[in-house]
Amino acid sequence: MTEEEVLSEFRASEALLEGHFKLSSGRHSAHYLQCARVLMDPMRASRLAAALAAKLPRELRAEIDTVVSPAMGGIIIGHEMGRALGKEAMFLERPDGTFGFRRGFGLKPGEKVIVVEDVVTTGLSSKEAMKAVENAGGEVLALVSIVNRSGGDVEFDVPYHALVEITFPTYAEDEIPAELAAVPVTKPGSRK
Ligand SMILES: O=P(O)(O)OC[C@H]1O[C@H](OP(=O)(O)OP(=O)(O)O)[C@H](O)[C@@H]1O
Ligand SMILES: O=C(O)c1cc(=O)[nH]c(=O)[nH]1
Ligand SMILES: [Mg+2]
Repeated sequence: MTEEEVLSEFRASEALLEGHFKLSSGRHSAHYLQCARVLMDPMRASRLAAALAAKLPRELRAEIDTVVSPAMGGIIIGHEMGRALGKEAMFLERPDGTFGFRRGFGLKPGEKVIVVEDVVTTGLSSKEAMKAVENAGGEVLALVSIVNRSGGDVEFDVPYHALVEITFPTYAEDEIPAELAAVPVTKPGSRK
């Protein structure tokens, strides 16, 4: 799938939003990629996951035991990646603010995991999820996401693969442009 084909999936599902958004990191943006809308069509979700799985190096695919994704945004794409890779998929939750396994999910010591996200902006959530996998005894082989909107500003300790790179400006609380500040803000994600 080319980047243009991925973007047309976002346009077709009205997932490229414009307005004033407070992101998970606390930064602000005039653009938001609402992956939940892209993934609401199961066939589209499975197409995107198959394309993402096909982008992973063969050696990496051969090593993966399990797919782990951080709730909420990672759950559907994580499940679809599990289907595409023929592996089980689990998710991490943070009802108390810190990611961990619940619902009987857990890892065997040294279990080899790929962490699957919907979007990476600052990489904070992905790093927290990878830490949770390590705390549970797993080994993180790679991070994978549908969208990389980090603009290349983030570094991870493991290889990172994204289906598409889309860079939109983000602003700290004290640097929001006046035109953006004038638009009522919404916070679409679930981080408290
Ligand atoms: O790279 P980052 O700066 O961490 O931003 C990306 C994260 O933000 C969103 O999650 P969010 O915390 O909004 O919660 P959700 O997944 O429950 O929607 C998205 O699903 C990623 O997890
Ligand atoms: O950084 C985020 O919180 C974020 C950005 C984005 O475009 N989409 C999303 O789901 N989360
Ligand atoms: Mg998330």
